[in-house]
Amino acid sequence: MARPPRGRIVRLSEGSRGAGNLVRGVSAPRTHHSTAPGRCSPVENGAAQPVIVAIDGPSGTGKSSTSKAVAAQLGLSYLDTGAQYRAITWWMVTNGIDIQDPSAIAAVAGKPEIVSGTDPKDPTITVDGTDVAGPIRGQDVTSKVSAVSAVPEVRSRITELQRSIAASAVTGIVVEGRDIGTTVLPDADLKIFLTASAEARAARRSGELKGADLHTTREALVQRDAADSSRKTSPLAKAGDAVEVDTTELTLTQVIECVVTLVEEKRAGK
Ligand SMILES: Nc1ncnc2c1ncn2[C@@H]1O[C@H](COP(=O)(O)OP(=O)(O)O)[C@@H](O)[C@H]1O
Ligand SMILES: Nc1ccn([C@H]2C[C@H](O)[C@@H](COP(=O)(O)OP(=O)(O)O)O2)c(=O)n1
Repeated sequence: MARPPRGRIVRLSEGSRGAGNLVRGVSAPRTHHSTAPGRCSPVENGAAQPVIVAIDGPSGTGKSSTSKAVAAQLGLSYLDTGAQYRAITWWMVTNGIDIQDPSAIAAVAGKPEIVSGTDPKDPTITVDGTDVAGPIRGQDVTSKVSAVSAVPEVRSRITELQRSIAASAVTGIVVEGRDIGTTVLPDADLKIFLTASAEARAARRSGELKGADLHTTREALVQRDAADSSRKTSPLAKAGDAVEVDTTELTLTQVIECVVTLVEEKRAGK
């Protein structure tokens, strides 16, 4: 695996710091209590150490795009935990398991072997050796994944897998999902919680789905958020020490720059 680059490290200027940890749609990171936009300035480069970054948030906030780009830029591994929940859901559907029956799901949760490739430039996902990267994005899996991922036996199995992948990442890893900062990796070096308006998220998703109806897409997103946020075990939630970044009015490039800056600031402080 490539070592993290030892190039320029930037940190937020003092003017951008504050007690809060919310970044809104501005061209550079700033905090809740700060009125002036933050500036990035060079600091001394320290020895690169493994860094664990947790990126959580609802669907369409930019977790996957941001995480992949940040990991690629910094020479880190990348893990899409949503793909793992989608993969186990695909296996349940393919094997005729009743999705409405949590005990039926729990009984077979240990059966599929899920393998995630963590190269941010070519992330992969297989179930029992079958490449499922395509099928897991289909409407059928998308509509069932919240029910499957709410089952505690599914979560404990996948959480264990995620922790072992993170522990074996030599240079560090960006892990994205819903409960990474709260449950999977509570000691992560940096926790980011991405948000965006439901309208912006639906517009992004329907763009991806080649003109899918905006209203229907928005309703489906809101419904999935509600299911993911209200489940008993490890719901979608912002960790108390996470930096919240509202991406509604940020370009993807701005979000990536913001997160890279925050990671490098952490690294420089190590
Ligand atoms: N800040 C942004 N502005 C505009 N489009 C974005 C932004 N962030 C992500 N996107 C686009 O929105 C879609 C969903 O992004 P994705 O990273 O898959 O979100 P998530 O992983 O949170 O569901 C993708 O097509 C992506 O290119
Ligand atoms: N850490 C995680 C990641 C995803 N999930 C569940 C809940 C989500 O609705 C599904 C799918 O996640 P995914 O990140 O692929 O969804 P989007 O790409 O954001 O639409 O998986 C979870 O419960 N915990």
